[in-house]
Amino acid sequence: MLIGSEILTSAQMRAIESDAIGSGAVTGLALMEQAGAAAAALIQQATPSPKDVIVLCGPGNNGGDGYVVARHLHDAGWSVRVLGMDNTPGADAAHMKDMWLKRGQIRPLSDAQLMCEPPANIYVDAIFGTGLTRKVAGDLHRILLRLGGRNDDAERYSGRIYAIDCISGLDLDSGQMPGWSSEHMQHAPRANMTVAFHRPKPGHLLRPGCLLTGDLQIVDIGLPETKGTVSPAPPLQAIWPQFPFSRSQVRPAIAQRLAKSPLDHKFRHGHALVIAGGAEHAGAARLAARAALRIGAGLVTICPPSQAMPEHNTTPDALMRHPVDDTQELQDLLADPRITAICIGPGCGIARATALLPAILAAGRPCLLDADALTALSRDRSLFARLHEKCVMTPHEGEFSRLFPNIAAKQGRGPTDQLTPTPSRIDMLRMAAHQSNAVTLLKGPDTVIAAPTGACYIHTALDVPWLATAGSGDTLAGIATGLLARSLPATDAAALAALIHASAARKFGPGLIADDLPEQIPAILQMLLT
Ligand SMILES: NC(=O)C1=CN([C@@H]2O[C@H](COP(=O)(O)OP(=O)(O)OC[C@H]3O[C@@H](n4cnc5c(N)ncnc54)[C@H](OP(=O)(O)O)[C@@H]3O)[C@@H](O)[C@H]2O)[C@@H](O)CC1
Ligand SMILES: Nc1ncnc2c1ncn2[C@@H]1O[C@H](COP(=O)(O)OP(=O)(O)O)[C@@H](O)[C@H]1O
Ligand SMILES: [K+]
Repeated sequence: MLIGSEILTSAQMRAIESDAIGSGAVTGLALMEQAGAAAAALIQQATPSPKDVIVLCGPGNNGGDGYVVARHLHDAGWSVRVLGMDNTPGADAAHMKDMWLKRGQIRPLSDAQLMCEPPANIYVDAIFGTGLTRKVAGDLHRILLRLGGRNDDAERYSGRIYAIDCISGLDLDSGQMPGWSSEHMQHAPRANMTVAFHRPKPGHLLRPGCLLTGDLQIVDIGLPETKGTVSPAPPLQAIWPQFPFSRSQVRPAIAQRLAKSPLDHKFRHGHALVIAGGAEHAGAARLAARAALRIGAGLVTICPPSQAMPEHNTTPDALMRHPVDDTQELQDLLADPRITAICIGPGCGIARATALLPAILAAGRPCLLDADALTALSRDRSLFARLHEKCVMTPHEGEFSRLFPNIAAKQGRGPTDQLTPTPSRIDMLRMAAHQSNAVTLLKGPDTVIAAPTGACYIHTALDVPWLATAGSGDTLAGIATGLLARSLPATDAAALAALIHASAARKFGPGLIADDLPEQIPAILQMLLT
């Protein structure tokens, strides 16, 4: 399996913490001290003077971290005000609260108090973290809305919020804000930076949580390494390069998959077929074919119907062309065992996809299904039933809803004050991959990829919104096809394709059109391989 940064749910995190404390490896107090000290150090690094801060401390251990942050910033010479709660916190948080009380006072954590406070340069949100048990209501909700600028004083808080573990009220398992209406979401607080501990959580990476998280900093607080040991849950990983702390671990695994041996010839790097359709959408299939060549497939053949062949007499010259008019011609081509991957969908046409899919799925070879092929699959459930684990489907949200109407219908259902009101994108993708028996990649700024085994990847790319351009998905399909042709396992091919696709957009920058994406691949390969 491809290596990324392990993502842990809140329950897994709590289990690791209590195991570590139970075994005597570490104390809860030491963990809290490390967490708060690391957060204070990062806040100091990130902020210019004047060094004037209000720390908002909740009733649990997140609040305990807040008292540690307050103490460290005070000892570093900052002007620190603390708003806290009367509740009796746990022993560790109570100890940290007492340590703070030796340095300064605590005013009530209330909306009225926050409103009365003279403005600060920085606000630290240490109200709730992984211990959220229900929607945030009443006065605490009003505080969060104020931080989000609902009271026409947005400039007081904007760009000044630093969150401990997460923006309070965020469900770190789903990325949702339970109980927040869409009107309220417009005033959800947004962190400039979130300092989280040990591992990222799903909610940091999934919408809307990722939009509220800001710069995500993951810090080590002295918990033992757990990679691969949090079973029986199937692995959940974030795809590099979002977490610089793991670059050195992850790069060799990627390089190993992308490198070519000096002893290999082109057929060792696979032969990809890209099924094209009518002349009017010829560009989509050509974009996919070009990307498959650039990512290193040994040979790529584009297969339009014969009357559209003239449309494909253009660059790249490296592309081979072979007409396919019917199932028999496709089966004749597929008799060549050196064809190692097939891409169908981009610019193919729904009728043509419906006609050719039975032969493609029956071949049992790695195949990439996108666009019109997904529409064909959603209309013909007997085709859907023939999907297999070497298939990769790359739907956007509309295509996903058509392919998996039963799963999509679960969205938006359920009582809104439950902690996780609807299935998360991770839950949805795991269900989809299980139901289809195919690797499924749901496109978007928070792309989620799941395998029928339950293994799951998240690739968040909030910094490349210019990827939302016509043909961008065709290029993603081509990159994944090229990687399948090069015999990467389907899950790795999908995950690496998402990474390379977004990296290519990042490299080019604004103004990108889909044609530019394949041209960035050499530089991305250079970066990943050296
Ligand atoms: N895990 C680790 O390794 C480490 C974790 N650390 C830190 O601990 C944090 C987790 O701490 P935590 O478990 O005490 O939870 P936290 O987020 O403070 O909230 C719990 C409190 O809030 C209350 N409450 C909940 N929801 C509510 C609501 N909607 N409205 C009102 N109240 C609500 C709940 O009350 P109850 O549900 O019991 O009534 C309870 O009192 C974690 O995010 C990190 O910052 C670090 O110190 C180092 C190592
Ligand atoms: N706001 C965004 N930020 C980052 N990536 C995005 C964003 N919107 C779309 N994308 C990515 O751009 C691609 C668009 O694919 P798709 O919708 O199939 O477009 P097309 O059909 O025009 O090729 C996907 O890879 C998706 O993940
Ligand atoms: K918080």
